[in-house]
Amino acid sequence: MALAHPQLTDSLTGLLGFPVTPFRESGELDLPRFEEHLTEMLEAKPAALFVACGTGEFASLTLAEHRQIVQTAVAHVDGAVPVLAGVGGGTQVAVEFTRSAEQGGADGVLVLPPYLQVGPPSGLVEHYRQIASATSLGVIPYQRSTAIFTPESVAKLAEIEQVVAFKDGHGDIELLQRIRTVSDGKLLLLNGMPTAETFARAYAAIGVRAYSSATLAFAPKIARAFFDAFERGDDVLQQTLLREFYVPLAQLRHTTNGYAVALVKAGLDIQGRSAGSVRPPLMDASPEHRAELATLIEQGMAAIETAAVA
Ligand SMILES: O=CCCC(=O)C(=O)O
Repeated sequence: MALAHPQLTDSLTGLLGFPVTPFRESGELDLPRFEEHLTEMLEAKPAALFVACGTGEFASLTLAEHRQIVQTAVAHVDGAVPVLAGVGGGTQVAVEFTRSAEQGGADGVLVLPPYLQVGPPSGLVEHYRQIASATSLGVIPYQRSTAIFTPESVAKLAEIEQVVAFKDGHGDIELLQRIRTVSDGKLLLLNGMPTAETFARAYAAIGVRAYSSATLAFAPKIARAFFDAFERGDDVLQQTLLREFYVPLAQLRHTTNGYAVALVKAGLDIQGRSAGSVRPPLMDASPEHRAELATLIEQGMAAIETAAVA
């Protein structure tokens, strides 16, 4: 039974985890590896897990694969934390994925931007309204790429009962402040930037503290250490981890389209926890970028160990 919306919203106030979707060499889903991956992530105590989202390569999954991922995650996590599923595409496709996620036992859905088409603000609101009306699950619109909202549109989203939060992957702080003001704080806002930790302090300045951590999927100890430092106001450790790990990771991510996901899988593979390759149009990280990432992970872990003995 899916979480009631207030319970779901209450859980979205911490470190949010985004598992990858493991594939075998044959290209098929690797569900046993997916379960191991979920266990590894749960050890870092995320507030919720968002499966089959951007990091989970939603856009390359069939409806049947998506359903398997959701059902496997719901069964494996077994209520330890809420499990939300990425959905998306055009309105009718997103409705199909949403209904399937609900039938698979998800507690909510993160709605990725509509595929390819960009309409007027009223059309964007109608897109999410039709998805929300097809489910009783909590719905979280995700602002990025083809889904950039006006503050007035978000205020309209806030009036839709199933809409429980708003995830921002666009990074315009002034727009987010306007959204927060116009929606009168009625909607929980989430920092959903690709390397969210580099934005954590800026978003906190406008009252947005919960964030999605892609790092939690491949370097959970670093992700947990940064979040705990952020929560207790430990600027020294935050700055150290930004310098030694997160800022160079963001710079590495900007070198190649698709690295927001490919580097996560590379990070897992480097550490002997491979989840296979990414699916096209993404490509795996290059050998030199893998080496750079390995160095960053070592630096991040060293920074944590140094802080622990200080
Ligand atoms: O925080 C960034 C990565 C997680 C995410 O937003 C996604 O996988 O869609």
